[in-house]
Amino acid sequence: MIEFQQVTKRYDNDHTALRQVNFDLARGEMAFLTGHSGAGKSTLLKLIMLMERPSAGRVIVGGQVLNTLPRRQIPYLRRHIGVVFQNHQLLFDRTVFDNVAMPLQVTGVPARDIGRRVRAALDKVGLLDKEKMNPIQLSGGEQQRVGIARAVVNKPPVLLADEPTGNLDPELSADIMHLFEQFSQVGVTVLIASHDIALITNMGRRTLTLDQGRLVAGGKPLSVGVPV
Ligand SMILES: Nc1ncnc2c1ncn2[C@@H]1O[C@H](COP(=O)(O)OP(=O)(O)OP(=O)(O)O)[C@@H](O)[C@H]1O
Repeated sequence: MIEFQQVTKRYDNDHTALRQVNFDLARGEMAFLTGHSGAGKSTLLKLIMLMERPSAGRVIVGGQVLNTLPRRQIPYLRRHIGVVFQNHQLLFDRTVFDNVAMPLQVTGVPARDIGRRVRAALDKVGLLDKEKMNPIQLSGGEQQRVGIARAVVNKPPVLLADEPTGNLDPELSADIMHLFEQFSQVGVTVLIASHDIALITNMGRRTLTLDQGRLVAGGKPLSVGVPV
């Protein structure tokens, strides 16, 4: 579902943020992306969202080679990729319902479908009873759940998260991870950038590790077979 073939990203200031990165994430796979600060994690996510283009190599999402995707098709691609941020970027002058409805409104989903779809997303994250509240009235963990509901309301096949548990305590972080697991179980490909080594270790998932822009571990899927 997400494939990097020999991907290098050099920024305009000549800084090389990614070097010949190769990996392939299957449909429904859930993986972590880790590495020191400045290792290139956010750059890798930006290439998947087409916020940046590779300097060399190919990025393929859902069978589509992104390198040559015309600019006018970028909004269409982004509809297929849900993104969760550390600071969740919610609007505090709107209700929970309105925050989750936003991606549907901008893509022109008919008003009669919006209510049903927003409530389905809020139900998945356990916040059905909070739709009329303002995000400011919610705890940090609940706010992050609103961010996740907003990311999945379009039913994207790919879900990216950049430090989604950065501000949460270990218990809430584990809850958020279980939510991501549930999405992967229904076929969503989930890639989570995180510094939280304890959390990543606990989850026991495939982990892509970047070091100075090089993928030094996790490029190959975890072997699930019996060791020989
Ligand atoms: N737009 C840009 N122009 C020039 N250099 C950039 C740009 N964006 C990122 N970089 C550089 O590329 C390198 C990788 O940055 P990136 O944000 O991908 O790292 P990261 O692993 O996500 O770091 P962190 O964990 O601190 O968020 C860093 O040295 C950064 O300074």
